[in-house]
Amino acid sequence: MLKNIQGGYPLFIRQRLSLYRQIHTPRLYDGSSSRRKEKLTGFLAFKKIITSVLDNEVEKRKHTWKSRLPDLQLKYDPREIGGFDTFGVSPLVVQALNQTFPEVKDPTETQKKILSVLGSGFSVIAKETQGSGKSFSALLHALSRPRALTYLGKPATTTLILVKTSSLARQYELQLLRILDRFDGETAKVAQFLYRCNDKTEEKAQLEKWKTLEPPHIIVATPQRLLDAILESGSPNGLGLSDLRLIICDDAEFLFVDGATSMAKKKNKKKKPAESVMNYLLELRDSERDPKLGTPIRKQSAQMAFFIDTMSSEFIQMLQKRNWVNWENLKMVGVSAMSHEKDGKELLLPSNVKVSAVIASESGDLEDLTPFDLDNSEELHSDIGYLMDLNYKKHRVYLKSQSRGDQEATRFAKNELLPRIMENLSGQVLLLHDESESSIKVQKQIEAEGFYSKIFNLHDDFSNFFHPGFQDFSPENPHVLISNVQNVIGLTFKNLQNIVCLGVDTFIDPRSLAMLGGRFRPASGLVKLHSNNGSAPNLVFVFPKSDFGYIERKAFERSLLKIGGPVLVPLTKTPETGFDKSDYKDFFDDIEDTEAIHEVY
Ligand SMILES: Nc1ncnc2c1ncn2[C@@H]1O[C@H](COP(=O)(O)OP(=O)(O)OP(=O)(O)O)[C@@H](O)[C@H]1O
Repeated sequence: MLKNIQGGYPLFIRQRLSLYRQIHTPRLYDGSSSRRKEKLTGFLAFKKIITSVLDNEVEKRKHTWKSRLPDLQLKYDPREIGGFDTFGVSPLVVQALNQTFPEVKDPTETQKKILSVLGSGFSVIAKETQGSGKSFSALLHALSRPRALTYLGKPATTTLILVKTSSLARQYELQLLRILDRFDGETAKVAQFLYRCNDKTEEKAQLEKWKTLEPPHIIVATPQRLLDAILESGSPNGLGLSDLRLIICDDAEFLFVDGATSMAKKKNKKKKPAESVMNYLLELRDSERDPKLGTPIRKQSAQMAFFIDTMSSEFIQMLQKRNWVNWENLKMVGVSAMSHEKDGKELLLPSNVKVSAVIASESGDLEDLTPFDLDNSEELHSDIGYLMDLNYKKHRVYLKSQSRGDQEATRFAKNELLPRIMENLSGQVLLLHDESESSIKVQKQIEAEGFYSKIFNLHDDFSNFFHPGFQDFSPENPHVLISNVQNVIGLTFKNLQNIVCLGVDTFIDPRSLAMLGGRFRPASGLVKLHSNNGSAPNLVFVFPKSDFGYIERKAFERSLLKIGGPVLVPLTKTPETGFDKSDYKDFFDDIEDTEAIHEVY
């Protein structure tokens, strides 16, 4: 029966699966209907069976893929001491780099490893800490590669860099253009960019450039925008991507794997755009024919680079099922960290980040959230928690659709909450709201309270917005940078010391939470490993009391646990009132402790 898992689920699992689909999250937790409880307990039993089956599969596969990795001889030795050119970056690129990024002198250990593998012609899966210089190594390597040529000897696009958000594509653009500024000639021949812009004419201009000029050496794109452009181009190879020599997938797990668990993924059959891009590129490569003879042209497969932050089993499974990587040619970077990591463990929050959570009541009281017992590792594997992970996002969307989640600007307009939070933080602040809120509304609110602010946009470079110890605020030197949380995940802000997240939906899942914690950088933009120099940065969440029920609290607790269990640091020094810890515990225990569950187990 277990073997049958590949070819389709056995009947009892299919029946359970359909039962699971009938469960509607928001109603799941009201605890009022015994029938719903029955469904829930049935599902939990099913979940235990299916998880053990999947775990077995994953365990088996983990052994096979690791043992399949060959021992490859590298052309460059990552242990060498030396500048970027020691690891295959072209002297011309190093020269331009010295002029444009004088602070970037020597490669980091991560960069040495990535550059050595890519420079030796191998594919790479690199799992390294945030801020270790992965993206920058991608840029430098891509610039240093020789141009790819088509079958007929014409210049072709050599490298595709796929990124998860427009703001990240724009960050690549700003960095590349700065380096290219030192080269003669048209920069568009070297690099072009495809991402969603607020201004449609800018999007059109991006495409126009592509159509009218020869193919760029490097293309940086978000997957959906690239797919749209391919469709718009009107012919299969309209964008000339059939000769790519290198495909770099930055934050590959965001690109290919849902934040949700494998079960939710199975339910949601829709392909992620990045997956469609990869399938398209493979087909394109294999389908090209000699224009005269009509015979297929045999092409070398492109080198692949996946930059990831967790080695989840889903990611490995996904890669194994697809035909994208030549496993004989693949090298792992950061693997040692993986070997002792529990399978599927989320990205960890940097240890020096102080996390605070403040509850804001309608009457204007600010209280510190009651700390969780985060040494309770059993919680991570609790069944009800597992269900929470599956359904939490849906639950929030449902609440928003019922307009029970008021918009945060409206909530925080009351009682001057923000000034009172800000007075606990010294220096500038990155103020984040969720997607349903508008930055303009938040800005109006905080400017009315006397703060100078700027709204994040794709056009400007905000990497140097923050300055250490800065107090003398003015319209030119604003106190606050306002943004939608999705825009800034993945970006580098030098000298960032404070992030304030408004509202429950600014934490989406553990991975985004850990990535937010990874935005704090010193002046170099790189994370200094094992260094606690300077004051600890603050990551502050502000939750309106009326929108922070037991389910939200549980989701936050689980997210914190998954990112390493940071202890909540009090901000207001006023303890939370009206929270009954044992009622909270009973609420979830009640669901889990039903007889039906014990019967099945
Ligand atoms: N070798 C270096 N020396 C000094 N600064 C560097 C070096 N490499 C990169 N930087 C700077 O550090 C910043 C972060 O680098 P990069 O974006 O490559 O890191 P990352 O590991 O990809 O980060 P993230 O995890 O946020 O994606 C960049 O803005 C760059 O200016």
